[in-house]
Amino acid sequence: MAEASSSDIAKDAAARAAVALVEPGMKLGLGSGSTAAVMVRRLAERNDEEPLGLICAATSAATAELATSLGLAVHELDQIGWLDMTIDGADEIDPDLNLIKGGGGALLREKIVAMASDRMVVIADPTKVVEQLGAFHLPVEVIPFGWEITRKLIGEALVAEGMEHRPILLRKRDDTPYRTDEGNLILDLALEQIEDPARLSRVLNALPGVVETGLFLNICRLAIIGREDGSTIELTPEERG
Ligand SMILES: O=C(CO)[C@H](O)[C@H](O)COP(=O)(O)O
Repeated sequence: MAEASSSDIAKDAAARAAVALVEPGMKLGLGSGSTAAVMVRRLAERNDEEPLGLICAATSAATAELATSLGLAVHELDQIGWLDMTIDGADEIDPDLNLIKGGGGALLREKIVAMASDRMVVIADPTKVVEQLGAFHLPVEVIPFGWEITRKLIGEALVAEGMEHRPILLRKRDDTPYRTDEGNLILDLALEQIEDPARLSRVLNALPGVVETGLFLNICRLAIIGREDGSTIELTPEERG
């Protein structure tokens, strides 16, 4: 069997620590991406040992399939209503626990599920922790109708904001446009740095073809960062002082 990489160890440590926060009977949001998938596996293991009576909502079709295959009860979000906690990964985490998400293309459902939760807990390896958001390309979900016009409008809005950017790329998978679970497209914005995430979020969300951005601002209250030695550290926005 292949040896676990340091990144695998870190993801697993964060996932285990988050699963330890889960209480019996919880209504739980399950994130998407490789770190969230590790968490779903660890959660299912715990549930096998000690049935927890969880009711889960998934942030993507892939997560729903994984969780269901492992014996977790997955329901539509609207059937559940409000969630106690959502555990998800992230692409970047800044000191205020503002996030860039959507590297896996599930940002819209991820944001809806996170905002329908009392608490969003993010799990990640140390490479995701940054001083300022923006090195990771910012995913923006847009509707397919007129997407090239939407891309042009986004470019113009960025210029009007004085933001340098490289060409805005339509996300592709196997050479064809990537479609989200909602059938939308994703534009990836290479911005290098985002000085004012709240302003950028407002500007982008004001454009008609934009469905949602990967900026998750003031949503996450706890980030669990796994380390290569299997330990974890917990970050909260308050620590910033
Ligand atoms: O936002 C996401 C998917 O839309 C993921 O949570 C994010 O991309 C992190 O993924 P990974 O854990 O594989 O690095």
